[in-house]
Amino acid sequence: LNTSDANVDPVTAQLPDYKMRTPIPGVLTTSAGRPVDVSETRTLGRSLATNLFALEAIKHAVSERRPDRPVFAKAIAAKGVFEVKHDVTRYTKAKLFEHVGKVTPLIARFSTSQIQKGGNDAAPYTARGLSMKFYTEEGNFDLLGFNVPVYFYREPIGFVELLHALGLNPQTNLLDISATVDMATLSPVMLHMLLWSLSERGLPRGFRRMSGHPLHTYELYNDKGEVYYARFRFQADLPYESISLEQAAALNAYDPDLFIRDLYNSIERQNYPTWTFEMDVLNDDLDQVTFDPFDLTKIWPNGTFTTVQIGTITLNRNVDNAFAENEDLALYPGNLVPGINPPHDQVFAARMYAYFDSQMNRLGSNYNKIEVNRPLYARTFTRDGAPPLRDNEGDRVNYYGSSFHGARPVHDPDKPDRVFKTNEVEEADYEACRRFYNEVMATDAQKNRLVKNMVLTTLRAHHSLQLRLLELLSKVDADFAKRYEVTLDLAKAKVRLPQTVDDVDPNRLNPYADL
Ligand code: HEM
Repeated sequence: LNTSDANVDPVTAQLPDYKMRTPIPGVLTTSAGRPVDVSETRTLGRSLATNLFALEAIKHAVSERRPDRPVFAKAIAAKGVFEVKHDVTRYTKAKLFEHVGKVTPLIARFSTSQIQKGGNDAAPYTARGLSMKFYTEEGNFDLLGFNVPVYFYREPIGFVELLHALGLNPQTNLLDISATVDMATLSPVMLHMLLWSLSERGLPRGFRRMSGHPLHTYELYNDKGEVYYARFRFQADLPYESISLEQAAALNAYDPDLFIRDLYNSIERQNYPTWTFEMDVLNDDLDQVTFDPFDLTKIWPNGTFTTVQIGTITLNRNVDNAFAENEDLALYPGNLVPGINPPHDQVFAARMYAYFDSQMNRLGSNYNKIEVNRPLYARTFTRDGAPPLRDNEGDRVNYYGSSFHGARPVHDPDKPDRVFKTNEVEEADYEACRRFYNEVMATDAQKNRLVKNMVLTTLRAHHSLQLRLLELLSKVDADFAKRYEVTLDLAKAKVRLPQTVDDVDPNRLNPYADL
């Protein structure tokens, strides 16, 4: 830092620091490299038509946006390394885990789901993402994680319904709690994930304390062709801490970007955040388990798996350019490496398409040739199309199966080829919520906080929707339903949420103060 003022953080010092590191400014040029004359930097009284600097500047400025990701648009990316600390070669032959001490470079992206750019980092009940792209010698390995260990649904069409119900209302253009509660109460399978999100587990005290759960059950195999089923996890090494909705509201009011600022500043100050990369491995083979191990709306029952530590992830560098390394980053669940097969569930299958289309749409057909997405090695037959083309695979033959030394596939004799049928059980959805309420939210304080968050979140919803939620909760647990009902009645009696700015009492900003 080039300042001793305690309020100037690395975020605000970025430009002065750049100046210190770069004593001589470069020569300004057009995009084609011609030096720009100082007379071209202002246009009044001069012809605009022949001023390439001005034309280019304006033309470019209005074309500087790519479409946002449909979800998780607001984010920060940071770079780092993964180091293997434990021998896991008995589970997978992936070279990334080949030996203790092996180091693989990576990029991570921390994101907030329903929140658009400019929104609040500490927004309540939204999912948060923690995803990693490992640049391995066998290609990029991408794991996209949630901050909670369960997902909304097993049926992939649920994505579309959720995207709209949790997104902006078509007329008001605002997030709409009526649609959210409607959707949630019509789909009991979603309740489990919502309880996690509304509890203290849903709102972490910043990204550095947040863990990432890629959720799906991956099929691992070793160099003897033996198969294991595993769920990966990025477990934050800082102990988990949460913030309340009231604290979040206060933090958001003075800095909507506090989580992003926190991560950036910590890395600049060399206070590098770390995560333990670990996995839960299923103890029995699939024909012996009595539950659906691929169901990503549930956590696996205790005693059915063994937690295996793999290594440590350290984030030690901020990106140099947010557009090139965060906006242009394409994390794709299908990017797996030999030794790790795709999960056998329908949501994963849908994701294979969805991300592909989204990234084609956002970044163009050659998005894997953009620097941040480029694997260490690639030989493909996918040529031409929108830039970046790089060398467009040069003069190499451009079709598979040629006689001219075109790139050839490998044969992996260890790779299993299993086919599955998975069952769906509805009562299991309530059982999962029951366990969450009684075992994860073990203390009275945790239960009360969860219920209070649910009440505050659903307070604006129509009474019929609140009743539907109540009915759903009563199928989970009578005590849970009772607490919700009592707290909701209390809130209705005591809380008046402002409908216009005129309703806000400047001396009493927190409408929940009496609850
Ligand atoms: C049918 C199910 C799903 C669909 C259709 C879907 C679709 C998408 C799409 C289109 C994107 C934007 C991709 C891009 O443009 O780069 C995205 C991002 C993301 N999704 Fe999903 N998704 C699904 C399920 C999941 C699940 C189960 C998880 C958690 C394990 C998840 C976690 C994420 C995360 C963390 C991101 C942000 C990635 C980033 O930082 O760039 N999604 N999803």
